Amino acid sequence: MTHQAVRVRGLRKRYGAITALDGVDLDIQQGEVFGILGPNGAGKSTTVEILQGHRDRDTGDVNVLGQDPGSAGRDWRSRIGIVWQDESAPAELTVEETVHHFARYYPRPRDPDEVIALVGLEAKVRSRVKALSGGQRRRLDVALGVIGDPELLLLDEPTTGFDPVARRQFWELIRKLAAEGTTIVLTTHYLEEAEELADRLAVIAAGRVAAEGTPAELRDRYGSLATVHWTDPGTGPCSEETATPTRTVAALMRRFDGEIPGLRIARPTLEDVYLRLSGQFGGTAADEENAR
Ligand SMILES: Nc1ncnc2c1ncn2[C@@H]1O[C@H](COP(=O)(O)OP(=O)(O)OP(=O)(O)O)[C@@H](O)[C@H]1O
Repeated sequence: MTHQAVRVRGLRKRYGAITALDGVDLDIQQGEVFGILGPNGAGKSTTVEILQGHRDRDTGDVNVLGQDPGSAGRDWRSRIGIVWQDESAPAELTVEETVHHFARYYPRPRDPDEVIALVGLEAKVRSRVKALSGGQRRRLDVALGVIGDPELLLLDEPTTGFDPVARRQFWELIRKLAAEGTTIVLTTHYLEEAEELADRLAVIAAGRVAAEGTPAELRDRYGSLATVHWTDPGTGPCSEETATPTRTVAALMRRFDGEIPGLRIARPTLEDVYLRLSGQFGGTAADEENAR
């Protein structure tokens, strides 16, 4: 039986004149990897900070692991892992000292040496935090996020600044944690990352959930048609947008009587969906209000 890890209804938050969240609803099941996508200023960080209990909301119901983050106590906090957008580790300590030190804050921490291995920092155990590269520091941030053996891990743009190899290694780490049953909520600007990792995702735009579902559902619901490309020996490159690409290819086969020159079928990507939704809904809720 699955239980709900996060339930949000009608969440609203203003910063002075700026409406950051304008009625967000979210349902995240235990054990799920849930991605939050959206353009700059859409309200992703504000949402995550409210789920973490680090930001007050104006109105709305928020339930995270059975409690309201606004009033939950230490026990609840020890069940949540947070990977901050800004580095949180003290610069003068070594990697080993830092992870061991943070483990003491939790009632039932994971083994610090195992966690160092999990994030791939074994070779750096004796390096001072200040001597780590950006990507290595981020791994340390993840280590500190999981050292308390959290049921729910909240990550705000975890791979910003990673090189492509580090990003793939980080994805492996997230998959490992997910396989262990950790519920994971992450915000990201990388559509490929959302597609790779997320069981379900929400696109937030202008302080509202513009769309929600599995990556495949979103592609089906909001994606454009498939495009069949081929090269006509007389006229050159041709393309046709169609909901029935197989039929188009069958017609081309009859026409060319054999191999179709330059045949390529492009399916809608999550990027198409994202661009369509964020174009449709704009950036912040305040932008929307100004535009009205
Ligand atoms: N502390 C703050 N004070 C005033 N306005 C804020 C504050 N934090 C966020 N905002 C505003 O609220 C809106 C939502 O910001 P938020 O950081 O939640 O967006 P985001 O989706 O995480 O953006 P990004 O992708 O750029 O990180 C923005 O218009 C932002 O300028």
